[in-house]
Amino acid sequence: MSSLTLDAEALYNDMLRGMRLQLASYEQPPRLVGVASGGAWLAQRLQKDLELADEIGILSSAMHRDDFSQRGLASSGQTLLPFDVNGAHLIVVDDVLYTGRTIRAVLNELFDYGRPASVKLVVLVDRGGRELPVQPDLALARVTLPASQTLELARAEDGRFSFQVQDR
Ligand SMILES: O=P(O)(O)OC[C@H]1O[C@H](OP(=O)(O)OP(=O)(O)O)[C@H](O)[C@@H]1O
Ligand SMILES: O=c1cc[nH]c(=O)[nH]1
Repeated sequence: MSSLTLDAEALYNDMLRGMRLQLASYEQPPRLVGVASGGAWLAQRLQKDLELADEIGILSSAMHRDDFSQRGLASSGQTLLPFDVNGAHLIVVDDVLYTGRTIRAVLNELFDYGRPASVKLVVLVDRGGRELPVQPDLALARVTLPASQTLELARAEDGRFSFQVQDR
């Protein structure tokens, strides 16, 4: 395992600035929806730091993954949408975007609950390698890694975090 020369907290501060700009473009404040589990953790922190009154939602990819047979339900968390998604403006938040398959799965999950007015995607790191036509509206960093490695968000108890590169 090694640490990447990505200053995660500096990226997060850039994310806060980017989110403030995104939020200013809406007439009504959009709802944040985090992808379990890293994206949900991030969305929770954004909600607090941006002082957004509304509770966040959480989307699990579990029920719609195309690799469900290998992964099962174990690490994909649970969907929790404490508001009506019909007609809502949503910002889906995730930590890392890679193949795009998780985002495809959580969009399917989301649309099981209703028909939002709009959905944007904000990620901390885009590591390229897309296998589906999924692109973020906001990504704070782009990194290139060999397919043999994963980029993991490591969360500390004090709420701070870092990125670690691991061999698969
Ligand atoms: O674009 P993809 O290739 O689908 O990969 C990106 C997803 O992988 C990670 O989630 P993971 O399912 O590993 O769960 P975690 O957030 O609990 O680490 C990450 O948080 C993204 O959601
Ligand atoms: O590198 C990767 C790829 C998928 N998901 C991650 O969290 N990291």
